[in-house]
Amino acid sequence: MRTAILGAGSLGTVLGAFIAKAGKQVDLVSRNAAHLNAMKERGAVIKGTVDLVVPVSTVLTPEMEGRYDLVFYMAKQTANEVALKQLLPHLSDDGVVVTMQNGLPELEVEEYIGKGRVVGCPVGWAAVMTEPGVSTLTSKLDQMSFDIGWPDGHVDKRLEEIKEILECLCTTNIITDLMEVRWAKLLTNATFSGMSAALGATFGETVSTEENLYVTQHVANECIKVCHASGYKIGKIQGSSMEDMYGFQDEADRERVRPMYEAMKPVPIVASMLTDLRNGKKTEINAINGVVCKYGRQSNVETPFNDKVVEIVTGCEEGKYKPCAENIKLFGDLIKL
Ligand SMILES: NC(=O)C1=CN([C@@H]2O[C@H](COP(=O)(O)OP(=O)(O)OC[C@H]3O[C@@H](n4cnc5c(N)ncnc54)[C@H](OP(=O)(O)O)[C@@H]3O)[C@@H](O)[C@H]2O)C=CC1
Ligand SMILES: CC(C)(CO)C(=O)C(=O)O
Repeated sequence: MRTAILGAGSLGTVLGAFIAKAGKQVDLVSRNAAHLNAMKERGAVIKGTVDLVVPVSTVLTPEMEGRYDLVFYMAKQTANEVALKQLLPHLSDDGVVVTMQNGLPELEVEEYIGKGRVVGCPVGWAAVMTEPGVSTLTSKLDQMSFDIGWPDGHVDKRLEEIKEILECLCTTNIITDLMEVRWAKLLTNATFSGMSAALGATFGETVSTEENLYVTQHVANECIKVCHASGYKIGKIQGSSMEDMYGFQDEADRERVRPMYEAMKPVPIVASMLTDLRNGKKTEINAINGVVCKYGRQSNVETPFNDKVVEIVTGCEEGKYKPCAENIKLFGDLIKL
């Protein structure tokens, strides 16, 4: 099975290094020539919770040759149009693309690749590319996992084959409720990553003042309402119901879930969207909070808090705002304390 990782950056370099270390064929494909050249010279360097240097096979996207049977797709969602059009001639007739991005990427990727060819894989770990050729893994290997599933929930031999390769890195679960898991992860990304990017904040700081907490809670609650109105359910993450943790009915009920949000206070991580803003890059905001707004419009659920998060983060991309704590004031009259 000829395999590629398309968009081998922070996450993809880690996965590629572990597949190569297990002695299996994999090409690490990227548009980032400096990153690929560094890996050609000294191998993929993985730091952080592990310390590894692994020789890997690298390919610049326009130089892809032949056809792949399996492609782990790890470019940001902002790259979809370009990357997937580049990939299509290099995917074998029964080739499969595994979407490992945040958001709800399967439906959009199917538009380019075709229905029945896209397996979803929400990623339960984190990494950051710290210099060309180097990815720093911030999660511990024994706490990491992949979930893989077809959007329609069927289980087949293909999933077993993909699981065997992903297990070169970490535990991989075959799931039959992909969209529920996707919405559960979208809920945490829209809430804490969206607010982290809008406020230039750590996840902990998104709930550190009464105003921040109020807005963060309403971003989450809108996502839950939109999910239901769109005919989906919110699944569990590591055994916990995200909906029970974060959903509320009214102001009194909002107090009931306060401790679940406040449990985030010590968490020092920042959203990858905030890192993108700090590096002057476009973010995946339209694929995260923007997706909540889009599904909200389709199902007649108003999403003023998520709309505002999208507006602020887009404003930061355009230089109109800076990601900073004062942006909480931009929520204006939405905050009713
Ligand atoms: N990083 C994390 O901890 C987590 C990330 N995710 C999700 O996983 C996905 C990938 O994230 P991450 O690894 O951080 O992203 P990165 O930006 O680090 O890696 C993506 C790589 O794809 C490259 N790329 C862009 N366009 C193309 C193209 N046309 N062809 C080939 N390569 C291309 C980029 O090049 P260039 O460097 O030039 O931009 C970059 O090196 C995102 O959807 C993210 O939300 C999910 C969980 C955790
Ligand atoms: C949860 C986190 C921070 C892991 O990197 C993430 O998925 C993101 O913000 O993109």
